Amino acid sequence: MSDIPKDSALDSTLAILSDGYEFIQKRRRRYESDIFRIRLMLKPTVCIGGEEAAEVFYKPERFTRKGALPKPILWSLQDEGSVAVLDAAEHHRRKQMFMSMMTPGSIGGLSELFTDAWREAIPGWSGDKPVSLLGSINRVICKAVCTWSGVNLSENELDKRTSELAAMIDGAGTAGPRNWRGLWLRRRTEKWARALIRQVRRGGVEVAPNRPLSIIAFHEDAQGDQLSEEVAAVELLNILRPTVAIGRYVMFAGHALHVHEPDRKRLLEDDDYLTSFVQEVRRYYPFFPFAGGLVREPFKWRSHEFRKGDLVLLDLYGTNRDEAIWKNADQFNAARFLEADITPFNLIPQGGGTFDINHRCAGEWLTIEMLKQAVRMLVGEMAYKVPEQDLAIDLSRMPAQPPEGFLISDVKRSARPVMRKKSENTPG
Ligand code: HEM
Repeated sequence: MSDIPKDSALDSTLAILSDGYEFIQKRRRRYESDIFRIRLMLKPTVCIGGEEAAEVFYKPERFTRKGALPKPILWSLQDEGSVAVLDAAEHHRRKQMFMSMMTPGSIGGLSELFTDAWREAIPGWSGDKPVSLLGSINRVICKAVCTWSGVNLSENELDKRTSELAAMIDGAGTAGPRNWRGLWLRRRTEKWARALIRQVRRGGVEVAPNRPLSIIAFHEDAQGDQLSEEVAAVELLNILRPTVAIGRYVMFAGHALHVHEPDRKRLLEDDDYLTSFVQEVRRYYPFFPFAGGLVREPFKWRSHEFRKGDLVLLDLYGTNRDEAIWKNADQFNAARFLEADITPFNLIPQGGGTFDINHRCAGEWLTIEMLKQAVRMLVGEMAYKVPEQDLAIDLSRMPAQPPEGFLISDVKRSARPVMRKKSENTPG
């Protein structure tokens, strides 16, 4: 038997939809406990949060992601057969494939493509009407990441792929029409990605061997077999889709520049301050509310016996906003990370633990680097106004955003190009 608090609701599924990102955090505060029980779609579920909970959750091989997330979310985000649902040796081998794409040189190459595509796009944002930063930047990132991956797209295809990938991200946190639209478009994108893998394997399309498309198409498992066409397509989308999702952080960076007024000059001149600002954007703004896992090996924590197959949700958002870890956790502080220490378990918007043997996000270094470059562009290479609009971020909408994706107007290119400096957050 366990004596951890139990949520009074018969089933918490509706409460998750209404409390959104704050669901676990609110109850951790209410019960003064980093662990409590709920029923999720009638299934007994344990919610945990905080730094120690993250360490428990990311103990190697303790949890599997397979079967942990409801199907519609899995289909639009994680994908069956993908690295996210593999365990142990199979997972490590596939994860290595992803991490091999994340060298400083490779990330730097993507950042340069991103900058070029952004510069090219600025004149198109300068009409009379305000433009949504989120909507505009998605296309820029999609163009950059496709080129980087070895995928050639016509302008027309670029529009199609951008809207498909953005719809998958937008539909991930809901069970309603946004989710169905994402799933419907996903079928189209998967078909396209499978055809691409097929062409590359047959030699119909030439791709340099160090490009993600080629790395994925020719990756071999421990038995020396290539990935099935379906799984290879899914892994290609596992690069393209989350990179486009960085657009949401770019939108939040724009929001933070406007609302929290960091020292703009210092952002351009002091790389440590820029890194701190970007880390604070990742800590403060909502992205994924929680990570889910099913227990593989029974264990005990805080007097609770976790049995094989139990569903556990780790509070990602609430851990990033945890007062026990972060002073004035609910305030945005651009300089916070000039002082604060980052451990593998306290700043977890993209998961925790280590990259190679845990499920921590493969694209975290890339996200940080692109976000730094985005801030350099917003502050150093663009002049724009922020028109009257609703800037509130509704935490019951998943994924959360200001309603119009952060509108900007009177956009102009400003004179001074801002060069990327080598990041301290990339490996090597
Ligand atoms: C946009 C910002 C991003 C956020 C907020 C984010 C968040 C996450 C989270 C929460 C996980 C799951 C952690 C877990 O299950 O414990 C994850 C996994 C993953 N992410 Fe990201 N991610 C982002 C960007 C990226 C990028 C840019 C890439 C690739 C280019 C990427 C590729 C992956 C992959 C392959 C996994 C599965 C890793 C594994 O299972 O070992 N993500 N991400």
